[in-house]
Amino acid sequence: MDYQLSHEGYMRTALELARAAMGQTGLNPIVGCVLVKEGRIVGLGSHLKRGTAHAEVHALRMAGAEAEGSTAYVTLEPCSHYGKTPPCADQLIEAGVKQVYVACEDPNPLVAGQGIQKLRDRGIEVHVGLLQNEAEQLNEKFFKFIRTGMPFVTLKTAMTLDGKVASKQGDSKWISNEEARQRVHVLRHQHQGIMVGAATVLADDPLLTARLESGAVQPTRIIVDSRLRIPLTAKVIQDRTAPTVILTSAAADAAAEERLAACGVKVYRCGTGPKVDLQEAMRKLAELEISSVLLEGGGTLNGAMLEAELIDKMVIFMAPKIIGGVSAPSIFQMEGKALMNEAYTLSSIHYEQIGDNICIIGYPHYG
Ligand SMILES: Nc1c(/N=C/[C@@H](O)[C@H](O)[C@H](O)COP(=O)(O)O)[nH]c(=O)[nH]c1=O
Ligand SMILES: [Zn+2]
Repeated sequence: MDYQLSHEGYMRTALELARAAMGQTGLNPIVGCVLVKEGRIVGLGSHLKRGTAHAEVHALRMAGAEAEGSTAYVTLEPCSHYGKTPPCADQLIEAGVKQVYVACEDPNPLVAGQGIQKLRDRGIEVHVGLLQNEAEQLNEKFFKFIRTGMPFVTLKTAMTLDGKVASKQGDSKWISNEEARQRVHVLRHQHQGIMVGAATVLADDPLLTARLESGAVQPTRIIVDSRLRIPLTAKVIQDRTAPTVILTSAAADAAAEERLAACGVKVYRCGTGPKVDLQEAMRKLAELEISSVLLEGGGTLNGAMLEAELIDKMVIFMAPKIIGGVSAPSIFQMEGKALMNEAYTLSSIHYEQIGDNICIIGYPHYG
């Protein structure tokens, strides 16, 4: 299909530039920018890493003098405050940009609308809302984090048709197919943290790294372990490819904490125990500047996170297998509801077939 030479077409390119950097900007949003002058693209930019140039700056550098009189397409409102780099709004003004299309306003209440106002005060025509839904969806993690101060939690799980995440003997290799498992590594790259419960470490001894042939940004491994049960021989302790953090409770044994700390693992106590206080745990992760977490189970932690209403999004891979077993663990090992009309529901459901697996994506409702 021919390239769409239109305002929307250029904004789509900016969105794709932003999307390409998902997972490498840390706390920062992903942002794309396209500069166009008399029907010719003169500058392209994407924010690539926290603390480095913003998308608009990359595009302006590429455009040079051609930025004068150009139109800018930016997926997020240009910043107007001095962060680690000078404000983009000022740089767009200095470069003589004639008009700006902004897909969505900055969700940070402290700065929302200020960048747009600064541009308008200098006579620049600003259009807000072009492909707004796509732009907000793209930065759903950043938007949630900046509005609530809590990490965006995506639950990823693989289940058999009868809803099991392992056999009654605890075996789970494998449920989802190779292609679906590859997707999981992309999801890991796209989140700053990957979190599992101690039971998963004891059962699977997972590595919890993002492994893609073309390379990947490694998330911090987060183990929820109320009694510091995991052995020092666990891969997540011995492997140094990525940092490992353990969230435990005040009830945990101090000597066990010292042994783990001696292996370079950071241990944080969240709550007075016996269970880890998951609200406090998420606040601690936010303090550690982890703004998005991929929750990979097992069933007990998934259930506790759902009952604590801390899961923002679910990505469920369903395989055409039936394993049975009354004691085989399901995705959510929790007390559960008595009546079907009390069930948790998901909205904005969409699904994709991946070989013989189906990936269901949705957003749980609470309250
Ligand atoms: N059993 C399955 C999964 N299992 C998920 C977790 O239980 C595993 O311990 C974890 O993904 C292993 O991580 P690794 O060592 O870094 O490869 N997850 C999936 O998507 N499909 C499965 O069929
Ligand atoms: Zn900026």
